[in-house]
Amino acid sequence: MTSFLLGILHCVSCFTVSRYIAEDRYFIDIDFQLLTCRPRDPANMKALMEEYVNLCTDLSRKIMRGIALALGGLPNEFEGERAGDPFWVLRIIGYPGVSTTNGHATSENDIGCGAHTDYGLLTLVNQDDGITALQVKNSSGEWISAPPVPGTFVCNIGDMLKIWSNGLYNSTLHRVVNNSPKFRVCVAYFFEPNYDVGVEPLDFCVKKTGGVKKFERAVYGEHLVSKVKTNFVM
Ligand SMILES: O=C(O)CCC(=O)C(=O)O
Ligand SMILES: [Fe+2]
Repeated sequence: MTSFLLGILHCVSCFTVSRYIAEDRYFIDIDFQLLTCRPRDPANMKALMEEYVNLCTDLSRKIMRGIALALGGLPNEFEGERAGDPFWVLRIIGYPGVSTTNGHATSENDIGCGAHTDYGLLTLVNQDDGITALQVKNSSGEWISAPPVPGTFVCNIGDMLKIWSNGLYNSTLHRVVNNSPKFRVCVAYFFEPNYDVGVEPLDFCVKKTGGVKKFERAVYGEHLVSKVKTNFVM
C-alpha cells in the first residue's frame, strides 16, 4: 500500500501524508522522506504538519458530533468502532497556473482535478486565498464555484457519510480547474472512518428517510483503494 501511494505521488503534483497499511496491521507512519525533495520547505515542516493534522482531527470530531445530533442520533454516533480511530489523510496539492500573454490566459488549463466525490466522512479544504478554482455540482446539475473565503474551510461530505446517513447528507461532486495565471496550493485534510469498518445506513437515518436502505454496505478501506486506483490512473 505504501509503495502504491508513493507511486501515485510521483505522478501528480502533490504529496500525501497518511496512515499506511503493512502486513495486515496499520500504524501511523508519516513519511517525511518525501519532503527531502522539496528543499524550500521549512525545517519544522514535520512538526507543523503533525500539529495541523491534530487540529483538523479534533475539529472534524466536533463537526461529526454536530452532524450526529442533526441526524437525530447520539453525539458519539461516529466515534468508537465507526470513526474513533480515523484513517485520516492530509494531501497538499499544487495546481500550475495557465500561461499568459500580456496578462491574458492563452488557453484553458488542462491540469487539475477531475470530477469526483471524496471517499470518507468529511474533507476540510484549505484553499489559497484569491484564486477561484474549486467547483461543485449543485442539485440542479450546474457547476458552481466555491471561492476561497479567508479564514474558512470548504467542508465536503464524503461517500461514507452519505451511506451512514442514508442520503440525508450527500457526497457532492466537485472538480478543480485553475484558469488563473497563479500557481494554486490547496491543503485538504480528509477525516475518514476506521479503515476496516463496514458502513451501512444507520437505523435511525433509515427511519427518517422512508424506512428503505438506499445504499449497499461498503467496507471503507476497500472503497478507498478502489477509488484511488480509478481516480489516479497512471
Ligand atoms: O484542490 C481543491 O480545492 C480540492 C481537492 C480535492 O477535491 C481532493 O483532493 O479531493
Ligand atoms: Fe475532493
